Amino acid sequence: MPRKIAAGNWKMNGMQSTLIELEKLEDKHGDADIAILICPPFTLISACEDTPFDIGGQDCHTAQAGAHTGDISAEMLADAGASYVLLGHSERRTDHGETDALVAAKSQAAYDAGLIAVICIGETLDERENGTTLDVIDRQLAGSVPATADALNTVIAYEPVWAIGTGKVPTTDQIAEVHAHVRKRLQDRFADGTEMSLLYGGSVKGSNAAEIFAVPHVNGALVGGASLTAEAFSPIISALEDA
Ligand SMILES: O=C(CO)COP(=O)(O)O
Repeated sequence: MPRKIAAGNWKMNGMQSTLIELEKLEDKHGDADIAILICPPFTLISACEDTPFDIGGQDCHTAQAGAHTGDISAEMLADAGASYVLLGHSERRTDHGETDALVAAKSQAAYDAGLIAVICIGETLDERENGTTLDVIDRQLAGSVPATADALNTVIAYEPVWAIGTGKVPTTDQIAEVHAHVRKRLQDRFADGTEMSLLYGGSVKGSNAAEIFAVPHVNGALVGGASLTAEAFSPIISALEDA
C-alpha cells in the first residue's frame, strides 16, 4: 500500500510566530500513523526539527554546493533537518521558468542527498479546456521524474493549476481519471509504481477532504492555504487518517 501523506506547503508564508501552529498540531496529531509533512520556507526548517512531523523544503538547486547566490541545495536541506523537498510546483514552473528537465535534475539532486522528492504535475485551465490534460500529465511525468525514481524516494503530487488557491476543485471523476492514469504510467515505468504515493493538491479543505481521499489512487493531499493553521489543517489530517 502506498504511504498516506498529509502535506502542507506553506509557500512564502510563515514567521517564527507561526511555529505555534505546529505545537497545536502536535497536541492533536503528534502520534498519527500517517505521514504528516510540513514544508515551511527555508528560514523555518531548522526551527521545525523538534516537531514529530516530517519536514520538507519547497525547492532545491541541481548542484549540492557552489557559486549560486540565493539558492539552497538538497544537501543543505537535509543538513537542516528536512527529509523531503517539493519540486516542480506550478508556481516554480511559472514564476521561475522551471522546465521538466530542470525538475528531473533537481529530483536527482534530492535523491543524491537522501531526500524524498515530491514531484508536482498538473494542467492549466487552457489545457484542461483543450482536452489535453492527460497529454500534459504524460509529458510532465516522462520529463520530470528521473529513471532512478522509486516508491521510497518519490511522491507524485497532481495539482491542477486552475485549482490552486482558487477554491475551484475538480470533480471526483476528474481527479479519479488523472490519478488512475498517473498510477498506470508509474506501473508501466517503475517496478514498484504501485507503491508510489500519489497526492492531490488544489483547494483542499476540511470540508472536501474526505470525498477527495475516497477517490481511488489518492493517497493524500498537498495543501496550501489550509495548512497554515492547525485549525484548518487538522480536519484534513483526520480525514486522511479515517480514509
Ligand atoms: O499549491 C498548492 C499546494 O502545493 C495548493 O494550494 P491551495 O491548497 O492553497 O489551493
